[in-house]
Amino acid sequence: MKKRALISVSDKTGITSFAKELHELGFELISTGGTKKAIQESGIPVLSVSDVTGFPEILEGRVKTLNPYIHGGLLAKFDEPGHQAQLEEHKITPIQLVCVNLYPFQATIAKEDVTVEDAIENIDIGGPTMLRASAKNHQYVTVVVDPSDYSIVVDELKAAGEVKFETRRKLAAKVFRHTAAYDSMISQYMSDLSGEENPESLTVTYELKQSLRYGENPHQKAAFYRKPLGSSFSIANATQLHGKELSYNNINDADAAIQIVKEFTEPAAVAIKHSNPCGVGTGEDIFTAFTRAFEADSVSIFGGIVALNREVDAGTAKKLHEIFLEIVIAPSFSDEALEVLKGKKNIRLLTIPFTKDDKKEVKFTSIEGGLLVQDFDRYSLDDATITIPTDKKPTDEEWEALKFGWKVVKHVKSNAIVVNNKEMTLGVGAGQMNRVGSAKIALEQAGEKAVGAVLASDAFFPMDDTVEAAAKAGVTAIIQTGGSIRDEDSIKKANEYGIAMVLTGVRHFKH
Ligand SMILES: NC(=O)c1ncn([C@@H]2O[C@H](COP(=O)(O)O)[C@@H](O)[C@H]2O)c1NC=O
Repeated sequence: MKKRALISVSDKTGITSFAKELHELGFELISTGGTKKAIQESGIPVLSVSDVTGFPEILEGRVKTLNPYIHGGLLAKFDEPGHQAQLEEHKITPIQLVCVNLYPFQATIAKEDVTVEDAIENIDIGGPTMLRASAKNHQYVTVVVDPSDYSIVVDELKAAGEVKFETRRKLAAKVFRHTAAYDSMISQYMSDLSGEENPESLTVTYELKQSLRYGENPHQKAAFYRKPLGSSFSIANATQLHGKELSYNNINDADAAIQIVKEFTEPAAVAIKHSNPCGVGTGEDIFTAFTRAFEADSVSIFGGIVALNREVDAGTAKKLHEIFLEIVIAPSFSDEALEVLKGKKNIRLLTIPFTKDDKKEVKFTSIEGGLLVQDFDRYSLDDATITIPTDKKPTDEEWEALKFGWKVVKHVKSNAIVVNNKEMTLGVGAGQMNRVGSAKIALEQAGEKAVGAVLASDAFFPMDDTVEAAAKAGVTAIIQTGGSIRDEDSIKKANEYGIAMVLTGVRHFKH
């Protein structure tokens, strides 16, 4: 008896040549409306699903293949006498091969002017039902959801007259990944519509962007997945112009650099080492901004990652070229700049679109046995309720510096202290177990330059010791959250030294 193949695809890429091969391999083809038309137009004989079911497509295509003549043919165990008898009794013909891809739900909701009605209409029902049925029955049925697999199926059919069991199982697993991801997109869309905050189960879908050679260390396996329809202003959307493949640590550090450079509208440059900023600079042009980021810590920047928020010009490229950097990220590079930087074989040059992107995304942190989920920390000083409890108030210049410091300290691992002026960091204390420890590191790094500089702390001072250390180093203004039961001690100390202290009321822990 002739074998049957059912073809019903939205994405018709490669479908007519696949259908032709199947026809030549002796399959009888059955198909839904649009697919049948496409196949028929290329001169290949094909039955319509309604010929098989004896029932027309109804409800504007909402019901086409949802029928026992189809699903009986997909779900029967072909070598089970009981199943065989039932197929014969009900005159159901078995289907050995299924090729289905789904209504483009993701592409539909990606459209700016998409309506809910449009989105709902693009939820495929019959397609996933056929895919899941045939994937469940892969012992007997070959199921193809991805056009890039058509050739594997054809090759195996040509070679051995059948598709190997291992291949059928792989294709079935792919189908279940595909339908799970598809449903996950729908569930996210629907949860957003209904404003679900913490759904009882979390279904997310990410697509493979890159297999990585290893993770944080060579003995850890790793891969980089990208959120479909995620933020475009991100490392996940970078274009690599030059250099070796990105590593796990590169991607993580590049993300940290991008998050900081996003804080600035004026020309800014950020240098990252081990996901903390070692230098941040701003200026009237990108050359000046980078020069300051470099001078902020001209030692640690070596082997670092630099993100700049303006096109890299030839002058900046020459300066970047002088040091060993792993990655440079920018909105663009001038031709001359590219020529200069491409002189280094290994430096990775990336561009990303520096356009504001308000897509709501959540941050996942995996722990053994679980997952922590939170919003990204997008809180800015503009949202904060500021108080200035000290006798001295910040001067305009100090204010500028305090705002700069607050933008940076938010992205430094806690306990975080940044010492800076209005255009560059001078010292960064990151990830210490006590706050004064971070302050000492930052102040020591700033050295003489701490005189007249400001200090930012990502959270409140539990004691007045940080104020004291800052004052002794020459700091003239401080920004911190406030909220300690001992705030009064810190305020008193600031007053004693004539320091202005701004309280934001909001902290920026980063763990
Ligand atoms: N409702 C059904 O019975 C049904 N059966 C198949 N489909 C989908 O219809 C699409 C193909 O339609 P056409 O061949 O008419 O272009 C495929 O994406 C397939 O997944 C259906 N549509 C949606 O649910």
